[in-house]
Amino acid sequence: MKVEATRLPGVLILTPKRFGDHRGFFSESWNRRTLEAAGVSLPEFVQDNHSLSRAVGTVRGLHFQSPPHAQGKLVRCGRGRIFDVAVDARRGAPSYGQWVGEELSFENGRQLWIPAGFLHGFMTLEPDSEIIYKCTDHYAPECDGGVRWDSCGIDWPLAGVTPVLSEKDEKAPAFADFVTPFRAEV
Ligand SMILES: Cc1cn([C@H]2C[C@H](O)[C@@H](COP(=O)(O)OP(=O)(O)O[C@H]3O[C@@H](C)C(=O)[C@@H](O)[C@H]3O)O2)c(=O)[nH]c1=O
Repeated sequence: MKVEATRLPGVLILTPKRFGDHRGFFSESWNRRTLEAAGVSLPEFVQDNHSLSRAVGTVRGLHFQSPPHAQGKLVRCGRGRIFDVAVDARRGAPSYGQWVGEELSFENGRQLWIPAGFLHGFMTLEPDSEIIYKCTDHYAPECDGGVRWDSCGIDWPLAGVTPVLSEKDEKAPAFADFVTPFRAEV
């Protein structure tokens, strides 16, 4: 298991080992013990999600759940390729409003760990891209929130492509108008 830091505190890139042979590969996509041996302890996961986006340039996000149902998410790409993004939404944090974006693909097997307190979203870079992610809290629609994908200064790939968005994401407030429910721990 390779563990890499990003420029946002607590946001990590995890790359599980793949054992390749003439059939393909085998990989433990999640193993708490292996990760702890690498020095990383993540909260307990209670829900796994799986989504498929048909068109290239589909954008889902930027999403969060408010406390008491804030979610940390461990995201990977089961098919295709995505640009996965975390935005620090913890008011008072030195990196408040800053973002990181990483390419996750079936090929590279990388995973992005996004702790609670960060917005999450992604853009698909190949047709029929699937993401699979583990969450540290259950879905709580009453705590569901979003911020406009294009309001955080994110350097999205595929400039010029009109993104495919849900109606909810079209109507999300801009980051500048968003009152975050998250605070930096002091
Ligand atoms: C997120 C979620 C949605 N749903 C339902 C609600 C709705 O009818 C349908 C589609 O929901 P959405 O449009 O919110 O799906 P989507 O836009 O894919 O939302 C997801 O986006 C990514 C970026 C995230 O980080 C996730 O946490 C989640 O917010 O699925 C659940 O039943 N459970 C869930 O956990």
